[in-house]
Amino acid sequence: MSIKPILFENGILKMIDQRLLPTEEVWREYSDCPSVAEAITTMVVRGAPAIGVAAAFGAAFGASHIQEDNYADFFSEFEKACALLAATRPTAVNLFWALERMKGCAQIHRDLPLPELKARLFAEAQEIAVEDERLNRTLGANGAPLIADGARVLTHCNAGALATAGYGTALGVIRAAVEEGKELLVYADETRPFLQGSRLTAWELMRDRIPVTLICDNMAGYLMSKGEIDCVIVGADRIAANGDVANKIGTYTVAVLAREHQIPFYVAAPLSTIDLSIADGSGIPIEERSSREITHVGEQRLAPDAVAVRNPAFDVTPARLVSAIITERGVVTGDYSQGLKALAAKGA
Ligand SMILES: CSC[C@@H](O)[C@@H](O)C(=O)COP(=O)(O)O
Repeated sequence: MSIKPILFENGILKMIDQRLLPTEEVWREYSDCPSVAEAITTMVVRGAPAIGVAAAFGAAFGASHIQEDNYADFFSEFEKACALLAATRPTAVNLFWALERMKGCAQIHRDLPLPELKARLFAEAQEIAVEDERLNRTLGANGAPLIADGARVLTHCNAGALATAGYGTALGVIRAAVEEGKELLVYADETRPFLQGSRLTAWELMRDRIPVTLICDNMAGYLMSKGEIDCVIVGADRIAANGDVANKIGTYTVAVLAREHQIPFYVAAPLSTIDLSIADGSGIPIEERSSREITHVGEQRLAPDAVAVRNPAFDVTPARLVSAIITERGVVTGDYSQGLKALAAKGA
């Protein structure tokens, strides 16, 4: 069984500290909004859908701490809690999607007594988590036919169970193909600088006994040129209306290499990652993170003191390089503008 990185038990949110994997498995406990916001900022929890789930619980905690006698101010206080969570990480749209859903839930139940309204918000956060894993399984089943038996599959970053409420998106497709009886070999890019590939993807695939081989990011082109990669599958943090895909820095490089070697490049993501309000990738906000992620590993310095550093955490892969977008409502190829709109309309 794939890991569930976010648990809600007896009113406490428990999250595995992803910064410490693979060497330590430490579960942290949360019961207030600011500490959940900090956990998202500092990457205790990361991965677009998982960030959304954590934020939903953060919002519910925010509401739960608003005083009973403060009913008139409830909605403005709740807005403040949501704004704190919204300021944590800018790129993954699932964060904003989850917060909008929590605000919608509060509005729908606005006439309930405050204790009941607060309980509804926790129920909604739990529903978002349960739904995320369920959709990942559907998405996985939709994508599995694209992966041939015996395929050698390259993935970048971690779009696995750890990045979601469970099962994963890109790794969900891989899991579904393996559950169908296919024998696969996954190549995991180490994914500098935060090393989600080596620390997280390698860890969770080994835990589930799915064959995985770790490579440095700059080795993908060599393996492709040798005919050792059959397809690429990655997740996404935000997909624009035209199918441009923001994902972990280095994804664009892999997509360009895949096109050069005529290897299919697949993106797996739930509908909550698609942002039809943004026309194309140029409008997607790209998070810039601390230079220390590049200049240091732990306390060990890897670069000269005070060297100038850029650390964009995401890049945008143009839709023309994407062979298919795999979602829980189906697989889109070709004209993404039409296809994504049609998928969104299916659920309306
Ligand atoms: C299913 S997760 C998809 C993406 O969120 C994932 O590929 C990614 O880029 C994660 O970035 P991170 O910075 O670790 O949150």
